[in-house]
Amino acid sequence: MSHVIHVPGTPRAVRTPGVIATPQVPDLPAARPAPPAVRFSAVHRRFGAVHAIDGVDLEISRGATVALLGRNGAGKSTAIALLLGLDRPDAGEVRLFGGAPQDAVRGGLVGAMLQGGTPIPRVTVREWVGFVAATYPRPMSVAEALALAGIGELAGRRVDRLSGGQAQRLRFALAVAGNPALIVLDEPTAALDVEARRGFWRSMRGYAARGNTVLFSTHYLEEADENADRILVLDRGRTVADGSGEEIRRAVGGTLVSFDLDGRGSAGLRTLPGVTALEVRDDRAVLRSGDPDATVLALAAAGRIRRLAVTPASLEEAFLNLTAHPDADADQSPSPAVTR
Ligand SMILES: Nc1ncnc2c1ncn2[C@@H]1O[C@H](COP(=O)(O)OP(=O)(O)OP(=O)(O)O)[C@@H](O)[C@H]1O
Repeated sequence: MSHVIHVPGTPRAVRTPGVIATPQVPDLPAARPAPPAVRFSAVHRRFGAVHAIDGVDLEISRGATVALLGRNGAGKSTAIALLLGLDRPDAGEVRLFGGAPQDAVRGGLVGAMLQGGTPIPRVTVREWVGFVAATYPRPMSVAEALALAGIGELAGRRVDRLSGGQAQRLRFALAVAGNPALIVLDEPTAALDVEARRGFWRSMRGYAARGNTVLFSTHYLEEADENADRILVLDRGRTVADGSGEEIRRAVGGTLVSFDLDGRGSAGLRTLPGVTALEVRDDRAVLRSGDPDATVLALAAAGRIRRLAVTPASLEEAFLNLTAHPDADADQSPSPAVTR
């Protein structure tokens, strides 16, 4: 099937019972830190006039769970194809675990769940997962992969008799069956209902909790926020934000300072320190502020603190700020970047 990356593994080590080899430890130079799971260095990929990936530099450390967020056409699938070695950059370099993506895939370090794919009829879930696992050098057991995906009870079911949610869980089981150190999931919850999504993310977190690296793309901001410890926002092939959901919200969406007006009106609030926008809802003012400490101090000095609440703007507001293009035909100058 097309949506799971699996490669013939190297032969498993043959062990001779009763013989314990003493490893010869060569004199090695001082240990260097292990290379990151993923590194993009000045990567470009063009399709005709479209600059799908426009100079992306990025590093993902081992064990991180990273969400790739962007509008349609932002470059997410292209980035994933480059990362998996399915496509090559026009300029720049992509490395997985310090080597070429193809080598990492061949070495069984990478599992992927891409979009689409049609199940082979008449094969059972157990058979298919077993088949894929056997192509990796260090697979987990079929039972373990099914348990991790939450489909242990479906082991004997034909793969063409699964519901949409079950089929997606099977794809996840196939992606992890080889016990790869990195899994790449391209919009893994598209078309799943709320309950199926929740189950899916439980499985993903179980896999990440073993110290593995996870990269997933999504259109759902809440999913990125809830399930990733880092969010990369791509826009027109460029990284325009890189941080935790909280960091991105604060840096781009600002902070909302709200309080009751108590009938005193909103005159003068718009010009308080840090305030960039003012909205009045019923008898309550909501100030958007780039410097909430200064805004709150000014409110206190004016004796305006009534049921005060200070909350970060939503990730959605931050995302819209980052990827808004008032004039889509204008030059491709980047939005203000948020980087760690
Ligand atoms: N093989 C290709 N030939 C021509 N243009 C392409 C090709 N692949 C991608 N593109 C273009 O590159 C840009 C980035 O596409 P990509 O599929 O990477 O975006 P995306 O963020 O994954 O979008 P979506 O969320 O819709 O899946 C788009 O303008 C797309 O039309």
